[in-house]
Amino acid sequence: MKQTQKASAPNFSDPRLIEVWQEWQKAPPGQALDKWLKYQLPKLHLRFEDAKTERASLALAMIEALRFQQLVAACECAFEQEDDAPIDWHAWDAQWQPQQLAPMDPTVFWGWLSLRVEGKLPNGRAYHQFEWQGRRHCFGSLSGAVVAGSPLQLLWHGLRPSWRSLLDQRAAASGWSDRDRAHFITRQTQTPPLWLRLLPNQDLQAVCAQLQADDVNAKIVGEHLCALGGRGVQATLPYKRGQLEIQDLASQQIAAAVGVQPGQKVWDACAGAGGKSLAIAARMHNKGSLYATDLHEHKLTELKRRAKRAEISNIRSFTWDAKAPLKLPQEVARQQGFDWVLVDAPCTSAGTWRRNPDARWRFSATDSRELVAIQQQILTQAAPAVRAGGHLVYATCSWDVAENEAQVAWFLAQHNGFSLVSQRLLGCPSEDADTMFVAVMVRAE
Ligand SMILES: C[S@@+](CC[C@H](N)C(=O)[O-])C[C@H]1O[C@@H](n2cnc3c(N)ncnc32)[C@H](O)[C@@H]1O
Repeated sequence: MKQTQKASAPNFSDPRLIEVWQEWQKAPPGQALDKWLKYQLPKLHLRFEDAKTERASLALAMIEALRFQQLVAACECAFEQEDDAPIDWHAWDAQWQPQQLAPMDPTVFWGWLSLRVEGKLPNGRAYHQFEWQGRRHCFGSLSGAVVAGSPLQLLWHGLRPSWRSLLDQRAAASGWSDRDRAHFITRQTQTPPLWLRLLPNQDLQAVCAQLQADDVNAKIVGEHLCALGGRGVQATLPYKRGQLEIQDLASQQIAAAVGVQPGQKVWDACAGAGGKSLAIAARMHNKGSLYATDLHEHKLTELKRRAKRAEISNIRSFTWDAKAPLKLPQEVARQQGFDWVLVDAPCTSAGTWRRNPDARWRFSATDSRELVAIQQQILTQAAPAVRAGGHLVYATCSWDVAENEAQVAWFLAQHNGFSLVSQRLLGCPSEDADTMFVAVMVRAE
C-alpha cells in the first residue's frame, strides 16, 4: 500500500516557522496547540511542496517549542544579564508567564530552541556564527550548570521550578529512587510512542506485520503493540478493518484494573469518548451491561460510533452530571448496585504532558484545587452505586499526589464501607507511556 510518509522530525531551519510562531503568539491564552494547528495552519496560506509532510514537520517543531518555551526565555534572560551573578530561577519562575515571549524576536526564539533540541543552530544566514557566539557561550554555561535537584534541571527538561514540591511528593508516594526521579524528568522531553490496543481474537504478530507493511514503524513490547512516531496508523488496513484501537498503555492498564467478568454490570461514570469503556467491554464479550455516562453528550456520540465500529452491543450511554446521584437502571437496582464502577475523573492531565507539552502551561494551583473538589464530588456520588462486595476504581491521567493518593485517602476516611485493594502509578517513568494513576477499592459485603 502506497502511503504518504509523514515527517518524523522537526525542521528548525524552515523559515515558515517564524510566521507560525508569530501567529501562535496571537492565539488566546490557554488555547490547545493541536486544535490550533489543525484549524490555523491551513489558514496561513504557507507555500508547501508536500503539504502533509511539511505541515507535520512544522507541527513537530511547534511541539518542541511548547515543551521548551520557558527554557528559551530563561536562556535569553541569562544572556541579557549584564553581570555573572547567579540567577534565582525560583524567583524568576514565580513571575514568568508564556505571554512574555511575544516580544522576543522569533529568529532568536528558534535559535535557542534548535540549540536545545538539536545541539546546533538552524541553517540560514539569520544565525551568523559571530553574532551568536555570546548566546552559544551562555547556552554552554547553562547546560553545564544543570545538576540534579536544581531549579535549572527542571527548566532544562521543560518543567517549571515551582513544580519541585509536587515532584517531591510524587517521589515519596511512589518510593522513587533518585534514578527514577531523574528518568521521569528527562522523559518529559520526549513524546512517548503511540500505543495500540488489539481487539479480541487478533493475532499480535500478524497485525504488527501488516502495520509494518503499511509503512508504520510498529513494534511489539511484551504483550503490547506500539507505533514509534505514531503516524499514519489510521490509514492502515488493521485500523480500517477494526483490528485495533489507539490507546495509551497506561490507559489500557486502567481498563484492565476493572476486573469485570462477562455477564456483570459496570458503570463507567466519566466515560468521555469511551477509551476505557471500549477496552472494558471488549472483555465482556457483549455479555452483561456497561453503562457509560458523561457530562457531555458530544463525547458519548463519539463513544457510540466507536462501539459500533468495534461491534460492541452491550454499552448503554447517557449524560450524567455528578451534581446528582445516578438513578440505578432497573437491572442494576435488582442486584443493589453495580459490580464495578469506574471513576476516570477529570484531572489536570499532568501525566499527558509528554504528548501534549502545551498542556503544562495551563496547569495552575487554582485549577488543581477546583478539580480536586470535582473529583471528590464524583467519587461521593458514584460510591452508593457500588453493590456490597463490588469494586470502585478511581483513575486519573495525572501524577499529582493531591489528585491521586490524597483523594483515595480522603475517600476512604469518608466511606467506612470501602477498603483499598491496590493503588499505583502507571506508565512513565516505569514505561515509555503517559503517566496515570489507578486505585481499586472494594465495598464490604
Ligand atoms: C479523564 S476524562 C474521561 C476519559 C475517558 N474515560 C476515556 O477513557 O476516554 C474525564 C471525563 O469526565 C467528564 N466530566 C467532567 N465533569 C463531570 C461531571 N461533573 N459529571 C460527569 N462527568 C464529568 C468529562 O466530560 C470527561 O469526559
